Amino acid sequence: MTTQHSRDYWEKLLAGLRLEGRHFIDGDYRLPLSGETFTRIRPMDGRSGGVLSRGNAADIDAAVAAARAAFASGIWRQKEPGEKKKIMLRWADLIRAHGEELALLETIDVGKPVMASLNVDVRLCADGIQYYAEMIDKMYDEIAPTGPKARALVRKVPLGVVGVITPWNYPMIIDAWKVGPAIAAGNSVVLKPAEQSSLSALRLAALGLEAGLPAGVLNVVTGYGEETGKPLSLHMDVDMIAFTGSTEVGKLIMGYAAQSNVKRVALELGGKSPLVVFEDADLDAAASAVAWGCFYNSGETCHASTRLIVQRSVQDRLIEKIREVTDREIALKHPLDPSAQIGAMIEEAHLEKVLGMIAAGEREGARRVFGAEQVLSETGGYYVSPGVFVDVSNDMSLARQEIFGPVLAAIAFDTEEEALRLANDTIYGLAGAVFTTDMDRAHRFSERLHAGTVWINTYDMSNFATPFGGFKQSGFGRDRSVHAIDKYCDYKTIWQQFA
Ligand SMILES: NC(=O)c1ccc[n+]([C@@H]2O[C@H](COP(=O)([O-])OP(=O)(O)OC[C@H]3O[C@@H](n4cnc5c(N)ncnc54)[C@H](O)[C@@H]3O)[C@@H](O)[C@H]2O)c1
Repeated sequence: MTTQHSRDYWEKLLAGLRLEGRHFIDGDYRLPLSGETFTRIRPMDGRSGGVLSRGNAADIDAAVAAARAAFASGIWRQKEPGEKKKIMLRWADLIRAHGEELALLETIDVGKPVMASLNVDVRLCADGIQYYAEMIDKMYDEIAPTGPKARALVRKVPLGVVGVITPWNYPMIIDAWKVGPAIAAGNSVVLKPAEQSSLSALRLAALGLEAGLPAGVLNVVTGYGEETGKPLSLHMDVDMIAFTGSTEVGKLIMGYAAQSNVKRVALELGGKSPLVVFEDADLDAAASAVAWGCFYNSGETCHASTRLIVQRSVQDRLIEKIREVTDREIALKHPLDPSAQIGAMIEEAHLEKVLGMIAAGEREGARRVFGAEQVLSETGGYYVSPGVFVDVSNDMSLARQEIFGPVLAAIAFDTEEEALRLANDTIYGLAGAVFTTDMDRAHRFSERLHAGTVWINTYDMSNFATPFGGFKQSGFGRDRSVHAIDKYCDYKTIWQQFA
């Protein structure tokens, strides 16, 4: 159980925090070769959240060279598996030991409640590194079936240099989902965090070095997508890009890979996930799942349950219950307040975008039941209250576009076929859920829902054993689980003929 510190405690910790803004390359902090920096504005109050290096192609070249040298030397990939495992386990322990500091860094950048950063983001980051550490000495090569005159060894080998590009909504967790398996498989990594959320990535890399990761195995270059992510994706000496972010940028990255060296890509992209509620469902359970599924992290979640597809006969009752759960449980407060359940939106431009999408939805005829309004805080910062719209049809922008804010669009249906058609009528396929007490229908429906994860009578359950990723334009390749490590490996066949 984590200690519930007061806001005053977190304010003091924040005041004493030294924010590192240099790149982390070859085991050391490096000033940007570009000579340029940028200031991160903290979403919690609109004040400076640190000065960071504004990387460019030269910084990426330096990081890729360091990663390649570390890989070529074999200093990491050829280490005894038990030794590698110990180092990564130590890394996970260091992340836990520095939990409060890391939580604060995540909150400075993202504006999420510091208690959520600590209890969810830091915990899952450390658990992710540990999960892949524990796989290291449990991976075997294979012998393929052949005739008696030969033997074919099928080896799983690391790719070399992996570029990892991550978004700002769950920075530490997503870094661990990618960097963990990539490094456990023996690769070197160049991590390019989102320009909004670089602080935790820089600290994670330094803790990795402290745990014993050799210099050059994990490098971090900060900066904007066009100036750092693009040259990383186009780099001729990078073997793979593991990307999480928007579908729009994911498509660009596929193009860069094709234009350059046909590097492998894995893409975890956007979502517009349906949560379907039939009239026989437990409406209290459904209301809680909808509210938390859609509003957690201020709706800045790729698999947020943003489309409520609800049987018309129970729509009004369910919406009322969602309002009650939201009022009772989902407290929007300053992120350093330990009782906050949701905090600030990532930045002013995103706040404006979300408010613009809400206004467009109203112009198209959606009716606001409650919330979805800017909340002005005396400390400044960018806040939007959780809100619900009804009278939404599935062709309206509120139902089609990823808003990435705490905005629920409710769409009514009459028959099971109609519910299924509405649920699947989206370019995305990341997640979905069905609420019903008819288990035949639950299984029939979940089989036909076209999404990488489907929940029955719950939302957002997960653990490391379960693969996470999407169908359709939500991407391909899976994070988490033992399968994730495969995408950071190649197969190499070695034949031997016997006399
Ligand atoms: N499927 C998942 O697992 C998952 C998880 C979290 C977030 N997401 C998605 O991420 C998006 C929100 O994050 P975001 O706003 O940071 O996404 P984004 O696509 O704008 O940026 C993601 C990363 O790509 C970089 N980037 C931007 N332009 C680039 C370019 N031209 N070349 C290379 N890199 C470039 C950014 O700097 C950032 O590091 C949402 O669409 C959300 O659904 C998906």
